[in-house]
Amino acid sequence: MPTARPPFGVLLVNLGTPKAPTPAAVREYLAEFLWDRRVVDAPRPLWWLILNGIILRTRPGRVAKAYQSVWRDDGSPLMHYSLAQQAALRVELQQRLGTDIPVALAMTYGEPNMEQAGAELRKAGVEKIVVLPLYPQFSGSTTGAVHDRLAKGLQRCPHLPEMHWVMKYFDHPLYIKALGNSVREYWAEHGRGDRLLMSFHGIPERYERNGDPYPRQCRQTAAALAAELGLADNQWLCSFQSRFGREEWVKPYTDKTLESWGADKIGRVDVISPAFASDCLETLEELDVENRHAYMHAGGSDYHYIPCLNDKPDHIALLATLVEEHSRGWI
Ligand SMILES: C=CC1=C(C)c2cc3[nH]c(cc4nc(cc5[nH]c(cc1n2)c(C)c5CCC(=O)O)C(CCC(=O)O)=C4C)c(C)c3C=C
Ligand SMILES: [Fe+2]
Ligand SMILES: [Fe+2]
Repeated sequence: MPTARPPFGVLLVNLGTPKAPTPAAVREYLAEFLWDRRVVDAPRPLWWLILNGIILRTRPGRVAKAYQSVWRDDGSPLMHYSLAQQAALRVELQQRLGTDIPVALAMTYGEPNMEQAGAELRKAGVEKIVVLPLYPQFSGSTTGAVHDRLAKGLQRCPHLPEMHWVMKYFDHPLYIKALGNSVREYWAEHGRGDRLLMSFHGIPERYERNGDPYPRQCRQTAAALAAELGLADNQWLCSFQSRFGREEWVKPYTDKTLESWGADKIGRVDVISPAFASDCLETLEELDVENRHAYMHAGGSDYHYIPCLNDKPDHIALLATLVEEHSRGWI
């Protein structure tokens, strides 16, 4: 008897991460990531020279050390949490829908890549896909890049699957609630800071001027979370981290904000990073180590980093609801 086809499948997508915390693996990762025009849009011949002549010679050594400081026994934190999300989402969907829904994981850069994830879904008999990039706020440099990479992976496919995209969920009530619960749980266990800094990964200001909605959506997420927590205007701020290169990025900058709050002796600061679905280098090293140091060095007294939603049950419930909302009529 032929086995029944699943009604649809899910393609979870995250950024990608090096295979190992070594300069060679980081170089391979950065070479692919930073060559994507969605990420760095500089003219190609000039960017080729800068990337290969300077960045890929100098950055991998330094960044590999940062990865080593957060690397887990089972690999990169980003991969660890992405795999945990994939497994938990499958269980949650099985419980909600009463049928097995294949959930594949792909990375925009590195592996598992789109072709591997696509083959896995095809083998499971999937003909309709909910594409769920793990980026709450839409940016051309992240969700846009997922779109391009998936289209490239499908170029040789003679029969395209039907696809429904979750383009953004920056203001989804369950996302804001999950963030609020995470902060409240943290406060219940560790006490509460004097200010909450909501630090999002940045993009160049120019990208926003050219129409990238990401910074506006970050500001909306931050305002919604502040409202969910009942914070007054002077108790929170939305800032942007992870500057790269010489041009101006969206402001205010996380590191400069923390330096000035440290110098002002505002007391205890709590930091959360709602642009990331999973803890990764940018949170565990840049926020929890580098920026903590910047704050304390400037005169701050107490610094707390609140982890990402990772595989918390209400995060998985949000992802399952997003899948349900984007698969109506398929089941
Ligand atoms: C060079 C330009 C970059 C843009 C634009 C950018 C946007 C962007 N990135 C994320 C999420 C992540 N970025 C991560 C690492 C990372 N990002 C850049 C550069 C840009 N990102 C670099 C060079 C790196 C690698 C580390 C380094 O060399 O400093 C990560 C972490 C990956 C990991 O392995 O843990 C994430 C996640 C978002 C959400 C975003 C714009 C909205
Ligand atoms: Fe990035
Ligand atoms: Fe960084």
